[in-house]
Amino acid sequence: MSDTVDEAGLLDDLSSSDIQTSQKLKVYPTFESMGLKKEILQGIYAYGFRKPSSIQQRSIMPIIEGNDVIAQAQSGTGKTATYSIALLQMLRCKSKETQAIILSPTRELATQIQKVVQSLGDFLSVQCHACIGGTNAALDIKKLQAGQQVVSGTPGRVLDMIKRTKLRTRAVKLLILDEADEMLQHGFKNQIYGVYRYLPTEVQVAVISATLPEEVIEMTSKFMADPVRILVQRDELSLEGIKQYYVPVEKEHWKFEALCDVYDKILVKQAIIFCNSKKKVDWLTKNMRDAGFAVSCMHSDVKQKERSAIMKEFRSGVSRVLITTDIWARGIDVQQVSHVINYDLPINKEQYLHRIGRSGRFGRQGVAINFVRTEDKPHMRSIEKHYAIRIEELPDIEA
Ligand SMILES: Nc1ncnc2c1ncn2[C@@H]1O[C@H](COP(=O)(O)OP(=O)(O)OP(=O)(O)O)[C@@H](O)[C@H]1O
Repeated sequence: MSDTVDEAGLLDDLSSSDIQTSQKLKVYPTFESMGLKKEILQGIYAYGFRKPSSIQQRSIMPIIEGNDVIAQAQSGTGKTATYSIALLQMLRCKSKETQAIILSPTRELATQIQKVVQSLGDFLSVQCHACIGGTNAALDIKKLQAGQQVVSGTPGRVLDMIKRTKLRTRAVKLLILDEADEMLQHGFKNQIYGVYRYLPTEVQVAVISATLPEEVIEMTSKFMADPVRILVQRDELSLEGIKQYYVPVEKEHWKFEALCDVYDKILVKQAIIFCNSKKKVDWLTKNMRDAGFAVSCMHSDVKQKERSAIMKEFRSGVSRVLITTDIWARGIDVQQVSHVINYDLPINKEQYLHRIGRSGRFGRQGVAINFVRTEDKPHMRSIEKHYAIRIEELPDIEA
């Protein structure tokens, strides 16, 4: 269920002038004006949405109309519901065959997407399955055999299920690549091409992300024909609601003390602390706990059962500070996250935007604090330049 804090403000912020489209696209001001099935409208309102966000106003209909689509919008502005609503409208509900596949880079994100599709499609009684690694494959097979109209999964497991003919693809008409740049640039490329090869030739593809570097857009020509493009200028990608600061720490070993100093302030709501390696996450977690601070931790070496439990605790607010890697950088939506701390500055510029975008969801306020060693300063400046932003030195800690 979404609350609507600052919703109007956000929608005003993202005016059409910030968005570049490949052709004159119609803007649909309301969900009703899209001519959606009444069960979908019921699902949308029951979920707490009242008005479509800017990306929803522009991208839902081109997908429904059968176009390949490249859709970019700032983090936390409702891209998941954009393609979920479109695919629900496209479903033939009488058929139990899989008609849409959504691929995303992490198990947690695939599960989150599955829940959004399931909730928005509640009044259609849609069956959507999360097909993710680290879970019992036999159970996956059983679920798939029961008939899943939509599958949201990580590329490896989905490809595996397709190869074993447990996930049948003949009725798939829509393939969604969420966080497409992450998947096409980092490790999943072959699996994605693998999945694509098993789909009907006329399959429609939608590529979604807050960041879509030119080289990724070029790659999409392999599986998209003349797509509708909805793109955002680089200097419009950073959200105004997220205040960005840095703490000069000179050397690595100063960071820990700096973190202890800000801990009380970040506890006000919820915080994510990003490190650049699993080893650092473990080290920092241990040291924070030894110093008497309550923190959770998560990375890809943590067993799946524990990962799920940690997510559950964090989503419910039982745990409030999570130390993690870039596994958490993309797509995860926990509206109460108010602070993001980059204990290590991310190496990749796109990742910076995704990390800080874990706060400031759908128009909420957020604070990003970067711990910056002297040697990191030039990198921070290049991030500022790239996105035309200013990262100020943290004056006094904001709550
Ligand atoms: N029309 C709407 N009205 C109110 N809330 C909405 C609307 N659309 C989406 N939201 C809420 O906004 C939040 C962010 O949405 P979502 O996770 O889809 O963002 P995103 O654009 O995919 O972000 P990211 O780039 O981080 O993946 C969610 O909590 C979602 O429920």
